[in-house]
Amino acid sequence: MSAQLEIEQLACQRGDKILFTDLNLTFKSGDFVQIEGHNGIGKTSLLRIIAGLASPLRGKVRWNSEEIFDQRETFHYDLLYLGHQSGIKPELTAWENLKFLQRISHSVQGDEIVWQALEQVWLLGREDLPASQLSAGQQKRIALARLWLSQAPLWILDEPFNAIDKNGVQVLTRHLEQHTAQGGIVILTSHQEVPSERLHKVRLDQFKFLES
Ligand SMILES: Nc1ncnc2c1ncn2[C@@H]1O[C@H](COP(=O)(O)OP(=O)(O)OP(=O)(O)O)[C@@H](O)[C@H]1O
Repeated sequence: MSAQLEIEQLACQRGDKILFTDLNLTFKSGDFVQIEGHNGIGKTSLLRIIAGLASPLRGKVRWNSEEIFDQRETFHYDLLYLGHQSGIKPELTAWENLKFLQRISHSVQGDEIVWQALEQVWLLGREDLPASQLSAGQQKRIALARLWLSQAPLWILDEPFNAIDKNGVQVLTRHLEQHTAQGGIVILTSHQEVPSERLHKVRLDQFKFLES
């Protein structure tokens, strides 16, 4: 698997404020990257733009040399985006949530992989409870279990460690390292330290728009 995400001359505006300009970055197979910067600098806005969920003020995002908006279907097939919202349905159990996600992504994988994912995120034994009866951390783990089901090469993760305990952070980090070692790309934000020597950090402050 060899893949590349290119950001060219990207600028972002939220409300009447320009957050960053002239952002040029390239992410390649094997890259494990954290977007850093203080609250409100525009990390979530950047992730949403490169996931194709928001439009930039200027600039382009290319996936394997082609603009993402010109190949929506392919790009969304190759992308797993986990945002601030967990995206899980509170009335469904962990098991039902994951089966539902498998179904809507037209996955050909069977039940076995769902059991394995539940085991990795320590939800075995709790798979039959409605998500609404689980703790915030356990609900987040249902969302994170998608990382064990996904076959997409590009993972864009906004604060994946929120509400996750120290052990969970370790397990998840090892999984992200494994994904990148196998040729995937991980781009994430995190307010807590990511325990990985593989991780490369990009500071968004250096692209901050300075009003003249
Ligand atoms: N819907 C919106 N309309 C106008 N401005 C917005 C909107 N959403 C966010 N903003 C502004 O855009 C800026 C960047 O927000 P963003 O969520 O991208 O920052 P962030 O770096 O991810 O912050 P944090 O570290 O707090 O998660 C903030 O100043 C915020 O107030």
